[in-house]
Amino acid sequence: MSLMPVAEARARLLDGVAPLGTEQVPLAQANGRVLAEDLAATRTQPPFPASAMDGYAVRLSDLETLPATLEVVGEAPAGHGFAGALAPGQAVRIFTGAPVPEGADAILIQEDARRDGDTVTALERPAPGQFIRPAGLDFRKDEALIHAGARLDYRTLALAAAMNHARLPVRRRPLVAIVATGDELVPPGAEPGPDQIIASNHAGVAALVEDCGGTPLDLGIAPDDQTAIAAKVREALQAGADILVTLGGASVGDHDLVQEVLGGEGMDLAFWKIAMRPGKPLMAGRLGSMKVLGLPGNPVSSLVCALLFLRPLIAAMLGRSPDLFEETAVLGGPVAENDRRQDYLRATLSRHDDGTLVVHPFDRQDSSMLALLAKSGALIVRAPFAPPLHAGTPVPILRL
Ligand SMILES: Nc1nc2c(c(=O)[nH]1)N[C@H]1C(S)=C(S)[C@@H](COP(=O)(O)OP(=O)(O)OC[C@H]3O[C@@H](n4cnc5c(N)ncnc54)[C@H](O)[C@@H]3O)O[C@H]1N2
Ligand code: MOO
Repeated sequence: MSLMPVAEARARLLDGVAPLGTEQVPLAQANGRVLAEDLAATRTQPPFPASAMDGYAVRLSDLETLPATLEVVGEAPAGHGFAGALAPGQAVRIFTGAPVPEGADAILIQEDARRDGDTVTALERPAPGQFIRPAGLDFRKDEALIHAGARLDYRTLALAAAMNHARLPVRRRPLVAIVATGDELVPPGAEPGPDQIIASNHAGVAALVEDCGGTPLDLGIAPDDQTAIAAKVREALQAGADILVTLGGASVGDHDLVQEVLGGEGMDLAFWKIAMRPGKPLMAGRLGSMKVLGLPGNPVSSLVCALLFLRPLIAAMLGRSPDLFEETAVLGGPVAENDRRQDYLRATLSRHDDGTLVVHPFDRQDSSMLALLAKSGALIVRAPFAPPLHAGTPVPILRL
């Protein structure tokens, strides 16, 4: 049976996905949100030529010969400019952030001055414009400084505040309903029966959804029963989920019912089974306006598929680039020839003494081994039918 290439599956999943709507949030709630529109400055910063140092605003023509003594005619602390212009022979005591009075063309820092009552003596001559921040040094009114699609963080939020935006237009967070399926599963903290295990995929996928800027909606565990699974699907629809993620039951076994149930609920299947390891039984489709992603049950398959498919899907809904950021590292050990599935090998990531990134694949790659995933720093990407490679060869990686 032919399997769909990973890139084609991703393109099908993302086909027709448009960014979600916009909402306005206060600055204090905007951390991690995605900007929906380019943001322009409402003002110029600094709005006036400002002193960058504590000292004296001076006219350089008064400082041709040193030492030069000037009359101190006033004070300009930050927030209170000196009213008036500086005449020849005059100086204004000035502090960092204060408007530089007209007529002044440099700031004499106080370390280079000797104050004596109403006069100050300059011991050094500053360069023209020294320690004066021109108006608009940081940015000018109407300049677009943060662009649509930016994930807001401490830097851009500080900038938005300086631009005098108290509320920001951000994309609505995609709501991602998550349903696990399987009689063998009990939630973390519960007492599993003798043939049961703990459902782990939920916790991982929900965390990834949050990291990507989505809101996870935990719909719990459905037993391997069509009616129970269908009820969860309807719950997701009723909640207005943008994405439904199912965990497990995606393969070919008698108890792998997810696709059948979703088909019965009216899902258009985009694909099922792809040339990827881990993650072969990945399934995707659309149920009304809700995207459906059926992740395989094996824990590592679930999380690697979430990384490679769910993350780009959420990114597209947020108006961000869905592209994965591949880097290059050199192999720390050999890898075998690959078969027809694109392989994502769990590996540790370190650096040689000379700074070269080194990626060291684990020998065993079973898709049930979560502990190895947690230990990994990267996934090595192996194209279908890639030849065997020896240590020292550069390979594409995805950082975890
Ligand atoms: N005859 C075949 N058997 C299998 C094939 C195949 O092509 N032919 N594919 C294998 C591959 S590859 C994968 S991956 C798995 C995926 O199957 P399912 O998506 O149907 O997953 P389940 O059978 O439900 O579970 C697989 C495995 O993972 C455990 N699991 C399930 N859900 C969770 C969860 N939420 N948290 C933790 N662990 C979970 C489950 O207990 C099983 O051990 O199918 C292969 N079989
Ligand atoms: O695709 Mo499965 O994820 O190989 O174990």
